[in-house]
Amino acid sequence: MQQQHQQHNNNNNNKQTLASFSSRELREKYEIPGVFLIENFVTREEEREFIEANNNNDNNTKKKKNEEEEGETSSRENGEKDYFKSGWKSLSKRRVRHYGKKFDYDTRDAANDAEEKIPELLDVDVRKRLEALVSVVADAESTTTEEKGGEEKSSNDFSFTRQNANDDAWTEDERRQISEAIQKVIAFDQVTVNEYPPGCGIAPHVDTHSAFTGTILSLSLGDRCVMEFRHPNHPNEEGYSTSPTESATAARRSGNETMIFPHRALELPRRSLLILTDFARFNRQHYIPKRKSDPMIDGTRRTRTETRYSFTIRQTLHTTNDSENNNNNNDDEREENGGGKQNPPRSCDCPYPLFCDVKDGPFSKIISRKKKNNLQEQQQQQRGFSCER
Ligand SMILES: O=C(O)CCC(=O)C(=O)O
Ligand SMILES: [Fe+2]
Repeated sequence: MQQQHQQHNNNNNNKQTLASFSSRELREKYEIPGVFLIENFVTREEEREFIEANNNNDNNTKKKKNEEEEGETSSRENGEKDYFKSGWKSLSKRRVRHYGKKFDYDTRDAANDAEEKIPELLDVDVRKRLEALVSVVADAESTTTEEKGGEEKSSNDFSFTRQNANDDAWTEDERRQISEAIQKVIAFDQVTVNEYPPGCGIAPHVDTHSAFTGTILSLSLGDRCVMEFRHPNHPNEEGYSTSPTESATAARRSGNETMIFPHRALELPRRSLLILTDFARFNRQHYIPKRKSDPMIDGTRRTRTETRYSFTIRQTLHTTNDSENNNNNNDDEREENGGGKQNPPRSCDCPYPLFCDVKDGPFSKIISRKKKNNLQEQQQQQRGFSCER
């Protein structure tokens, strides 16, 4: 297995060693601007290896943290205890761990405080696959199927061609969007791993505009899930749990849906890569409802049985203590003064003010942090976004 990986990493022609990427019938069913889903982004073996690489890191981190930070756990809030022992942080019923840059849940920002290095396997493989995706998209753009022969033909494993007559291949415009989106995150320096036991979810949020570039990636491993997207003013009457079927129906009914949709759901298969860019990244909240089972597009329900791991892959824009404090791990200071490190001026050139913390949008951080935390807690309790077993 190790050897296979070595080969994989040494192989200059990424395409030869990659799983196939294919598209889904996304356009008709979901039509979420700025959402792209790449199925089979990693192989089954890589899925297992990524999960292992992440979990195996526990031992190293535990040792390092114990050596470096002995005695510090007592001053941290309860939920963070195991984080400082093992690299994981408990948030309600879900666990998270951050690589590259630490993620601060108070400010929803990435700090320069280096947390743990991104595991090499993940770092190398994901970058290779992203590069391959870009080249597949470029190939599809510049070469017709007829032109591809012999050796080149093998790259068709990764083409975005659908099997049936109703052509679902990415359009030229979509390929361009995918390519541009990947360029915005190809130099990623922050990875957050979320571990969701069955029944757990994540509350509605927009990844902070000023903290990360215009593309957020999420790799789903271990289990699939249904992710929902919404405008906060348009919850559905069931309390934010529109099924994919309902979303699709609502989308079809609405005449003006292409750019403004209130609420949609999207199934994320395991081993798929979700690309959130532009409208979907900046202008709609995404979340995973806590529930025991998910409504499927065919009207059935699927019980959640497995633990899902998501790897959120992001490229930071700038970080809280940008220059000289690279090794400053003292986030007790942050907690004491309410998240109070002075942030450098922020910038965001998105055209979507709604959630933009730089443009002081109505759903950005205009509420004081404390109030916002209380509000979020209340909302989570009301809607039960933590876990259901
Ligand atoms: O679990 C996921 O796919 C999404 C995670 C997420 O939204 C985040 O880490 O910001
Ligand atoms: Fe997110």
